[in-house]
Amino acid sequence: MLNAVYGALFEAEHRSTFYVPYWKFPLARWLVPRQRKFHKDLKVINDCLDGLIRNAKETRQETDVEKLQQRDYSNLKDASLLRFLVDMRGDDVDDRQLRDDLMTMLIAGHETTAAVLTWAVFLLAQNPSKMKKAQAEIEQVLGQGKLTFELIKQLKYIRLIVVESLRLYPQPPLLIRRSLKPDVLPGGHKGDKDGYAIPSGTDIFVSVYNLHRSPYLWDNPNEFEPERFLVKRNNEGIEGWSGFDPSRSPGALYPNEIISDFAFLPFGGGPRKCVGDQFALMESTIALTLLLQNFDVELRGSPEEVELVTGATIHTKNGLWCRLKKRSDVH
Ligand code: HEM
Repeated sequence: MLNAVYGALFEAEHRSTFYVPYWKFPLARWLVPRQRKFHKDLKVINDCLDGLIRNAKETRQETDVEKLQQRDYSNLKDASLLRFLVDMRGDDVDDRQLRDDLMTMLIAGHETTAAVLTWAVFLLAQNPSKMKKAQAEIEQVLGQGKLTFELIKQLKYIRLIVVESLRLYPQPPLLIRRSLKPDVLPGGHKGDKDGYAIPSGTDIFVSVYNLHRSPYLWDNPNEFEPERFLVKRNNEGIEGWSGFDPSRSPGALYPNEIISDFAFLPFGGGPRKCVGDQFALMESTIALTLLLQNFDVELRGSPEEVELVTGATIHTKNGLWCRLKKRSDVH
């Protein structure tokens, strides 16, 4: 299943960067090997999701949203999102719609978060002092206890590690837009004073990876420095950028595009911004906290051996092989 999801992601990237949409030709799905593989992958994903939907529908307990929100999810055998959707929507939603929603969650929500955690571990393993600092915070806030929302608010350093990992390895590394009408993009710093004319129908790739590592916007851009997000940074002659200022979004648990005036865009911005951003950040914070609470992590090889590949997200070529040591001093 996971291989099929990766296959679908690779195909999404291929289609967004290829010049001619040859896959639209009727015979392409049978004649072109990579299209044959894509349709095979899609079938694996669809079959799996259809099975889950069938199962959830057979055990449906239809109710209204209010009652669903009051359910005791900690004692529910199946507390999945699918269970929620099926019980809430009853018969008014067809299987295709449910499958599409699940596919969105799987592609948009699963691989992205998994990649963030992978790179957070990769970065921490190379910075043992920062791993120790994170573990000290966990011990102080949590000890051996369980995480609650109130405690997440106190895990300041862990939250910064998550966003710093997203800065260095944004998922996806590119945002894609297509202009619906002719427009002129601003020239920006050191760009053309007259801006850039964009004909209608142009595909535009915004390289979030480059933006997040731009020396104009970040000090030591390639270094892993979670603390950087605490420091205000003024616009030092960077035309059109009003700097980094945490006070712009008071109460935000995580730095965002408003605080950074769009220099930090891990979830996009504007009307098409990620709908799962807060959920994903919280989920990543919890997963990382539990890992560091229980284990010390070391890379098994050298960092250089961990090769990057992209397929909508940035992931490792052959996995991230680590040595985990149970933290017996804590437990
Ligand atoms: C760390 C994890 C995640 C990252 C880095 C991430 C990042 C993004 C980005 C960059 C976009 C595109 C924004 C654009 O094109 O401007 C996006 C869109 C989206 N994301 Fe996420 N995402 C994450 C987790 C999730 C989760 C957990 C969900 C669902 C629960 C989710 C659901 C969506 C959806 C539905 C869209 C499309 C929104 C639209 O086009 O209107 N994402 N995400």
